[in-house]
Amino acid sequence: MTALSPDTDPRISEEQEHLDRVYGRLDRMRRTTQRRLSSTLSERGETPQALSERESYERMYNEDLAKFDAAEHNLYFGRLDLDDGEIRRIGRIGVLDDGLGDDGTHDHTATDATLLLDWRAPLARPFYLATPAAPEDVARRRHIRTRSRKVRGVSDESLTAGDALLDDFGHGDVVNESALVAALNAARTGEMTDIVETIQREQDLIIRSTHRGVTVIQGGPGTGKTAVALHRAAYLLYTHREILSRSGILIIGPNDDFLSYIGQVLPSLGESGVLLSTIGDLFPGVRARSEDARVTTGVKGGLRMVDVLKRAVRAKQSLPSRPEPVDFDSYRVEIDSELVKAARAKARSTRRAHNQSQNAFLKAGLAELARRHASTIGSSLLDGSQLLSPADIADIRDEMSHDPDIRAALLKFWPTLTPQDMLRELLTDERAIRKTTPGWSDADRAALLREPRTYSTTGDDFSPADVPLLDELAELIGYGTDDAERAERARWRRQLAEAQDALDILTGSAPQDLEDELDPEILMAYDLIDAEQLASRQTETRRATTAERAYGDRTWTFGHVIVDEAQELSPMAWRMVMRRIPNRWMTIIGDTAQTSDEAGTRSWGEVLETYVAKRWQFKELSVNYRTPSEIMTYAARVLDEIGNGETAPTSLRSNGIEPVAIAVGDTGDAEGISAGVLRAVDLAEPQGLTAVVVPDTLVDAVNAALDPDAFDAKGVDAPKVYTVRTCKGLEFDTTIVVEPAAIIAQSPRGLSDLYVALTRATQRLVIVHDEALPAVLADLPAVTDAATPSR
Ligand SMILES: Nc1ncnc2c1ncn2[C@@H]1O[C@H](COP(=O)(O)OP(=O)(O)OP(=O)(O)O)[C@@H](O)[C@H]1O
Repeated sequence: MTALSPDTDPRISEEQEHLDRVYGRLDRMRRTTQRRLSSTLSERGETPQALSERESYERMYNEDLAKFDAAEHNLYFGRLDLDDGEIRRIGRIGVLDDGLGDDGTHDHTATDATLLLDWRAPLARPFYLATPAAPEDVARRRHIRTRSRKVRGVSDESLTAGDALLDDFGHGDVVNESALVAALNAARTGEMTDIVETIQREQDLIIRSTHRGVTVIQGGPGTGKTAVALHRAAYLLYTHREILSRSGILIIGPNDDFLSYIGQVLPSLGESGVLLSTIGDLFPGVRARSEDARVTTGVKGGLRMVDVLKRAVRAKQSLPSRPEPVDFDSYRVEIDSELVKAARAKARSTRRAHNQSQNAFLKAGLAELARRHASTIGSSLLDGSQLLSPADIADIRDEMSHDPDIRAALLKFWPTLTPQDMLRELLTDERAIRKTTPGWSDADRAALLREPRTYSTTGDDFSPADVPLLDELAELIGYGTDDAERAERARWRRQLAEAQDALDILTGSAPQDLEDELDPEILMAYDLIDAEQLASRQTETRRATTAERAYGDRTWTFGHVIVDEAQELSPMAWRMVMRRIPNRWMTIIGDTAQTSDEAGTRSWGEVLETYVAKRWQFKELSVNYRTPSEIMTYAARVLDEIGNGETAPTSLRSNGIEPVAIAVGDTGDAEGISAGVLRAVDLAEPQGLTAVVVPDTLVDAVNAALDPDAFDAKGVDAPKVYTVRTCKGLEFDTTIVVEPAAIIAQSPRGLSDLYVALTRATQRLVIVHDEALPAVLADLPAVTDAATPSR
């Protein structure tokens, strides 16, 4: 690897020349697109077709402009010189040469058709894969650092030296090493950045996997799972643009902080057609913000809830305890149990969802009511025979069907339901809970019961664990879009399910680690469930983007779904997610050693077998890019205690900063802890982005006791306080973990919680404690008042 100063390095001027040409072309593309957009906006045609064409052009031009803007920084970052002399230049987007000079005249020296290869193009791949041991015909890889359209540095790796050449890490398979080191050591800003310049081999293999079923990516903390998932989304959008721009990609993350942390990565890669959501936001019209006790989350997440909700819906299909009189046409008719029972049987036999079978119920009820009424008013006094014709009886039925009192009286026994009202009613009614939970323990029932809460139209009285229940109810009730569209979707889902079955049979005996090279029969079945067909059924009726339309439609089915921190999903949440992705083309990312949720998973097989049998592949990431080895040593001990057989990922770096512990003495209160946190902050220099991770019970107290003025006086931002739940997936320069013993004690999955908390730091870890340290951390160097941290 070589690097000269910018002034003396002739490679810089060579690359600058190329960079100028690429930016020249980018500017021309931008201007052309802007011109086209302006002329589209000024067009007059008002026919529906003209409007819709205009809207789609407008959207396309706007997307292109956003892409050009996103590519502006670090547009060109890599170059490959192949053994045969071919040169490939790699950047954030592909740029073709138009043969024009800056002044718009033809530049005849422009000979290359491709100025820049998109990093996702197959020809760019050796940039990420080539190593001295497996050079892939690459003689030299060049990394180009740019800022504000200027080349600031160039570094080369020769790949011709064979196995003997090891990188500084001694791994031999680290690619783009200098850029990687810079990225890993950079101070964190609170927003994740893309890694296109430094994607590593094991990551690239996952990002570009051609597998069309479920891919599970398991890896310890900091192994780049989230980064890989986001770059996979960008790769899939590039490779399957046609399909996925219409059906969209859904990315599910654990909480809002996490989603805003990762929110800029895809836009910075020029991709906008992705919906980011938490489980709590996945039901249109509901923003679940209430918090459940852990035990409640566990109970609500269990599959037993499916039957509870079925029973709750059936309980709404009730029978009158005594005949209900209704006035009709100056007569009195009666709705009795027998009549309702028969109508109910008819409605249930349709096997449709509750609201959809209401018509069948009404029709059967009215027919019987009309028949009975006819026999009262139309019976011969002589022999009791019916004097009214069938047409007369049909008229009575018709009249009854328009009578609001009769309709209301019948519909009391088959009311129109909404998931929100039903769930609120159920969870606040002790009797209803008891009736729908036969065989349950009193403790589990008590966990379901909640106090009536004031609720708003945004549904923020619901908790994230309620959302899969709402979704389940919506299925049972038949709630979401209009009938015709629903019928079409249901038909399509059935077809997909059949294709799925066929696949399961075909691949039933295949090993779990299914290879991408599937046999032709299986590929045919894949064709059948191709997302393109699915997407074509999702009509574009409105101007909104795919992500916006998908967000507002509960029955939207995506082309690809990515679930991050997937170990946290409960079985009920998986049912909801699977409804959004009938083609089962998914990327599932997680670490079962980091599971905190009571209903979360410890085994991917258990979760997936129900939905895809053995048709899923498992990939592992093994290198920790975040946590230095000094911290990982302690985290690995916690992992051993968890004892799930996982081995800790290998830290790529060590930084010489040992984790330390601050005992706050026996003050025993939150203020003592806060004083300890202040001292911990003092230790960190430079402080950088700092987080304080506390047990759930200490959040308010530590928040209240952290005096912003005290930090102001030190000229640093007050650190943000997190629980384990809210710091999931995030990272900080410094992490201060408070009361590890209490974190372990607060949940049956407390050790996993501690593992998560310890592995958030990129530089420094400080433990603040009043209680005794858990055995695995007992030998942490203690900081006394006078001591400074070892560096
Ligand atoms: N190839 C890479 N080049 C540069 N940075 C990388 C690379 N891979 C991962 N990183 C960085 O390492 C850090 C950890 O990555 P990420 O958050 O994706 O890990 P994770 O496996 O999802 O962790 P966790 O399970 O703890 O949430 C991030 O800052 C990410 O940008």
